[in-house]
Amino acid sequence: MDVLIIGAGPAGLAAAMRAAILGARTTLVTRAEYGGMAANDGPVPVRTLAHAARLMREVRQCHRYGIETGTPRLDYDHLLGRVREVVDDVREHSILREQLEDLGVTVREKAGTARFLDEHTLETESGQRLRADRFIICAGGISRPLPVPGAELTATHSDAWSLTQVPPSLLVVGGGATGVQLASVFNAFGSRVQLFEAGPGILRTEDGDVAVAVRAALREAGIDVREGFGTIDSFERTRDGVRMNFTHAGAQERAEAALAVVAIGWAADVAGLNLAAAGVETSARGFIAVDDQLRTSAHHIFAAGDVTGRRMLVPPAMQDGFVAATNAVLDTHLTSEYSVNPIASFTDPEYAQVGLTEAEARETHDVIVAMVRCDSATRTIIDGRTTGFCKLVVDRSGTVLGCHIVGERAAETAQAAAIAIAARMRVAELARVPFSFPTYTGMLGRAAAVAAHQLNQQVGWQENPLDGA
Ligand SMILES: Cc1cc2nc3c(=O)[nH]c(=O)nc-3n(C[C@H](O)[C@H](O)[C@H](O)COP(=O)(O)OP(=O)(O)OC[C@H]3O[C@@H](n4cnc5c(N)ncnc54)[C@H](O)[C@@H]3O)c2cc1C
Ligand SMILES: NC(=O)c1ccc[n+]([C@@H]2O[C@H](COP(=O)([O-])OP(=O)(O)OC[C@H]3O[C@@H](n4cnc5c(N)ncnc54)[C@H](O)[C@@H]3O)[C@@H](O)[C@H]2O)c1
Repeated sequence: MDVLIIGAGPAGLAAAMRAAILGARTTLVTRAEYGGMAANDGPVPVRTLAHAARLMREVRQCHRYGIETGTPRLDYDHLLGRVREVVDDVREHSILREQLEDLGVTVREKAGTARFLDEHTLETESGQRLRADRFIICAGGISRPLPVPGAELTATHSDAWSLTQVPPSLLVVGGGATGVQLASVFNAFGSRVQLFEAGPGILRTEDGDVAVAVRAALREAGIDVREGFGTIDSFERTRDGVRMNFTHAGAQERAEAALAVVAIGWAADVAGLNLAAAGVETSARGFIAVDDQLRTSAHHIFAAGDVTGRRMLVPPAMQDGFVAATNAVLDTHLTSEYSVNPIASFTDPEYAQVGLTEAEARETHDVIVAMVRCDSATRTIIDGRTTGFCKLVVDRSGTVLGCHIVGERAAETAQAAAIAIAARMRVAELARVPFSFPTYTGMLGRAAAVAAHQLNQQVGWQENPLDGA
């Protein structure tokens, strides 16, 4: 059987690997560089910028520990060189290239945009015609454009790679994961940042306490966070950059900056695919419509990852790729469900989540909540990182439902909570896990002990821990 996969991001790589392991003759075709948006334009390069921002934070607090360094100065051009180095290294070493080639997958990169000619034929922009029995569309997404006059004067996160210097001022539109990360990173680099969120609050998919704490930290760091700011009317060019005209409570207002970046969400990258020729339908939101087995409206064509608009993250994209390839090659009926889905974001402070938010949990469960604050834990005090908390949401029966963290190393601590939730551990069992002292993850053990105590459950010596964190 010939299987053709469109898009070499996480979904496409996982699908190609699975199809080849199952014995299909597998071709992976992608527009530009191998690795997709994830490796070339999303988490990997953005995380590299975030690491630079973290290093600047570290340098700024050196004096508290008796180390004199002076004010850190960023050479943005040099940083972009480091970003390119990291991206190349990741592409070459950490995203399955060698394994795919060993399995005999044909990788056609830099092929330009591929489009369907009919149900079984694809043509690439570079002029190759490829036929297959089964297709898996893993084309990912693009930044959703703002439908207002002057939108062409705005940038997206991708434009960060072509800036020659840090903009002195930045206007970020959209307070989701992308917008908040850009605001935090460029603020650390010295830009004067205004963050505009149209909804009532930033980070609407996070636990309420997380959104409140991150908002407070961003403001404390000097970012002007405007929530429920109204509606954007237009953008226009100014002598030094761009002006955003908007209406708020019936009044005209405006904001100016050297650069405006739009991060108002993600749309499917399907415009060039000529889906109609293959009989593939899209949903009202413009994503490829799939059933829970990732089959599209065309029986022999599957879709996986961001292009389906389900969970737009790397691990679910890879899971989707695996499921779609299995069903495509073996005609099985595996479903792709994301039961435990840890998510983290690399702002200052970091935030992370796994499982249900408190509000979600209260809709269906009788819950208790335990919170340990970073200013009351030993490791965070040692490191001078006392902003934030670790919060556990627990069903009264003792089942851990969710964990929400703000603060240093939040992403790693959430990972330990994810293991507990995936293993269906009771909160008292989690509290009995020995955590080394003093660690960031120890805060999770302590929150578990607090929760177990509220539920009158015995946890042994950890019950009244000196600290454990
Ligand atoms: C700024 C940012 C930061 C993020 N940070 C994180 C994070 O920290 N953790 C996390 O889990 N997720 C993160 N995400 C989300 C994550 O990057 C995506 O969920 C993931 O990349 C989706 O993988 P994918 O394989 O579906 O698509 P992509 O990675 O988008 O890959 C799709 C590929 O298909 C190619 N393609 C599209 N159309 C065609 C065509 N017609 N012909 C040929 N090729 C085509 C594209 O060029 C692209 O290379 C972030 C996203 C952004 C924007
Ligand atoms: N884990 C990570 O670190 C990470 C980072 C970036 C993106 N991602 C993933 O990528 C996807 C896209 O993220 P995103 O942040 O681009 O989108 P998003 O949909 O998560 O957030 C967009 C935000 O923009 C706001 N908005 C919409 N229209 C607006 C307007 N006209 N003016 C001002 N604000 C407006 C929305 O209310 C929302 O808060 C998400 O699903 C996310 O999971 C993850």
